[in-house]
Amino acid sequence: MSKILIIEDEAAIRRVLVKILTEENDSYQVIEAEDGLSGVELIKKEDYDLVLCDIKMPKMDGVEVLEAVKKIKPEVPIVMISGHGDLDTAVNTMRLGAFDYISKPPDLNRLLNTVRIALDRKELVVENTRLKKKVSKNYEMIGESPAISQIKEMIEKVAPTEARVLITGPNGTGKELVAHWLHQKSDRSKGPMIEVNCAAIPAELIESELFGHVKGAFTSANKDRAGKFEAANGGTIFLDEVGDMSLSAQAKVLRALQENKVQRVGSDKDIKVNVRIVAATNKDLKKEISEGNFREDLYHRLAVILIKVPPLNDRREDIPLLVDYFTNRIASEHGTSQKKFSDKALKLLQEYDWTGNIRELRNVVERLIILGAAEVSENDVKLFASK
Ligand SMILES: Nc1ncnc2c1ncn2[C@@H]1O[C@H](COP(=O)(O)OP(=O)(O)OP(=O)(O)O)[C@@H](O)[C@H]1O
Repeated sequence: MSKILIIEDEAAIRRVLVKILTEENDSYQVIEAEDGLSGVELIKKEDYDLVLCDIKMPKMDGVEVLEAVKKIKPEVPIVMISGHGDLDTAVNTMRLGAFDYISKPPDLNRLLNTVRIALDRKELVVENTRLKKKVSKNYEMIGESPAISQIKEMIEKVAPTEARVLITGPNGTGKELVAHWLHQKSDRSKGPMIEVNCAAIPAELIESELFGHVKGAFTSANKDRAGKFEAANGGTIFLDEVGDMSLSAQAKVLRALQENKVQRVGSDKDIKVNVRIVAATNKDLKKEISEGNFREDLYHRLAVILIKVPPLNDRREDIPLLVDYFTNRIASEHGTSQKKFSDKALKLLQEYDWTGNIRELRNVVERLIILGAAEVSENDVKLFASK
């Protein structure tokens, strides 16, 4: 069902519009307002999928309605209806954010087409906002400890630059989260963020994964395939567990960094790429360099900015906030009501040895929610939180 509001002072035009729209599609629910003021009042109270709005009206004209709606519900598309003599105004309303305009008397095809396109676009905008909310909800960075605050500040400063960033820290401390925000807060956020877990890909496949291959480059290469660098063009590539990459892949990554070019495996044709690299590792890369497992020149290229994510043990003050956050999320995932943790239970969790891992804290919270009492007690923590 699409709710369409017509704001028009001329009853005859309203009648025509209602007739055209309702006859066109059963799922159009058409509501009428006879002046701008009552139209805006309706929009404040109800959600509409589309507004058709006359320009010349007493009390509040169409341009004023448009400006008001852009402030209160910017996602609602507005199609202006222009009469003789206000065509220029109609064209100008597009600059103020009107979706389109139609002229009086309304041309049937043009009207229906515009309505259809505007409704489709509205659906897309809403879906997009919903997805974005969902994604950023998954990526919330909880914590007010000096360590996390410093990381957040660093992200704000570094993200909008093109600088390469190396994120280090133990497993499950939030390195991927940092990488996500570096991308989101950069000018590249409209482009793709492509993640490659270098530890999860067998050494003999990593080059083809990163740079692609041409047909026949190796036995199973039965067609040309683009690699992750090409896929990340215009965006960010996140090389997770970069310390686990083979030396030969490292050499190729270095070249991609130096020359902004890649070659698919089996081809000598250069492909230009415009990619920002963010890398992460839980390894001590300096040690890997001294042992000959990691190229020093690559290290210096990757670690223009270094962000160290500290283990949870070094920011215990964030634990109650994290427990609260996970409790909320788990309750909504399970569709159950939210449990509380007693102060003593929280204190005990704060004293645990977390070896750095936030993922583990989440699992423990989930276990306690399932197994613990209505208010999770210190005793529940003693019984169920042990690893
Ligand atoms: N500050 C935080 N606030 C909320 N959730 C967090 C925070 N840090 C990490 N998490 C969550 O903990 C989990 C592990 O984080 P993430 O995957 O970013 O860690 P990682 O260091 O990249 O891990 P790995 O080294 O294993 O790849 C994720 O579900 C993430 O959303």
